Amino acid sequence: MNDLIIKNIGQLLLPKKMDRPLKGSEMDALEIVADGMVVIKDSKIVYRGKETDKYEATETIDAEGKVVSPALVEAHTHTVHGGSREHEMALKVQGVDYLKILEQGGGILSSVKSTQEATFDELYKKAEKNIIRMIQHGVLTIEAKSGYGLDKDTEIKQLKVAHKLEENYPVQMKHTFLGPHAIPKGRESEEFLDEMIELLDDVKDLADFADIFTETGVFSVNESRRYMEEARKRGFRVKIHADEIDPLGGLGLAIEQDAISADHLVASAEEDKQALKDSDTVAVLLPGTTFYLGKNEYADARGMIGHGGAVALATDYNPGSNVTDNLQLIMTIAALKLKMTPNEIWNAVTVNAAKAIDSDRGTMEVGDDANIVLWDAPNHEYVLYHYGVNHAEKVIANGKVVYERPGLLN
Ligand SMILES: N=CN[C@@H](CCC(=O)O)C(=O)O
Ligand SMILES: [Zn+2]
Repeated sequence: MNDLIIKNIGQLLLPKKMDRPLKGSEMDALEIVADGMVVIKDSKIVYRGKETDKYEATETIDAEGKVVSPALVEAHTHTVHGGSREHEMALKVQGVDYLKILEQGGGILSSVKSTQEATFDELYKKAEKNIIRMIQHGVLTIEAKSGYGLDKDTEIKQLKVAHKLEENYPVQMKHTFLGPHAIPKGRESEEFLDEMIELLDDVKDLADFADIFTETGVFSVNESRRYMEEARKRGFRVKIHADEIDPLGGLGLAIEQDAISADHLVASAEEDKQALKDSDTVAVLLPGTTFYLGKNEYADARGMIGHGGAVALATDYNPGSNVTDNLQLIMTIAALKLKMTPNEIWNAVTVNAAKAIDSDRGTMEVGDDANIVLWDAPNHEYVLYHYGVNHAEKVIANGKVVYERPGLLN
């Protein structure tokens, strides 16, 4: 006997499973089954497709004609950190530049101080709230970065918090060491980078990826290349915060170093965007950050997809440049500001986001773990269209309903 049937699905979204990310025009193809059904047994999908009466199960969910998709994949977060930086919002509104705040010891460096001072339990309790909100918004796979430690103990503390969250919540987490996220005051970049390279050996068992912030006033392209080469020698796949504000050439470096993803890419050079096509590096675009920093120039998603590149979307949840756990909101910003189509957007938050963090999630093939969301929406476009609210009605992790949208109290 099967465990669960989801029947009467108005639209069943089936992103294509491949051994590489979807690229270029492939991103606009999304199989949508009308009158669909999903059957689950022992936490795995045993059938998905047109509704049929061939299956029975001990439990049935009537989707009432709504949308069902794979659970979303969140490919870029800084979810474990101490403190908060709401005071920076006023500075930003007055026109104070993001990198200027950092240069003056605020921004990332202020979160570093709060994270160094926080205990493991304090960090855990704070990040736990984010993880719960992400699950409630339909996300069951989450990448989490360190990078608010800049010293051995705090970086390790951050990574361990993310591992503990993964033990206690029904999420798959991917772990990223981002030691070179900023340069502590009074330190010299090359010498600090050496220290972070040494730390790679200490975090080998705690991190899947090694990441770096390549930006004016932070790490140069040459320094980033040295770090990436050292990380790769030690067996890490690399990631990069590239061309977020200034066009330093981070995307080109990512492709050269076979990075699993290059993230931000607001200011990337035309030739680098064109080169994405011949690589499997996923361009992880974070339009919520552009919005939250109050900028008008967004990443050129159309150009990257047009040139045959692979694009994913993520929140970039962090305490400074984008403070939201709601990936659905990012889907709307991607439609309005990146001009991505609904099909591209759904692929960008499922299969392609999974490829950006080496996850096997983001699809609903027979044999896949049953990580599924029932959306309170009549069609897949509606989720982007009605924005700023949570459309997730039921979230199913490994075949079990782990979140159900509550009704009003009587
Ligand atoms: N840009 C660098 N790092 C983060 C922001 C971190 C922060 O402001 O605390 C990002 O991806 O946007
Ligand atoms: Zn980031």
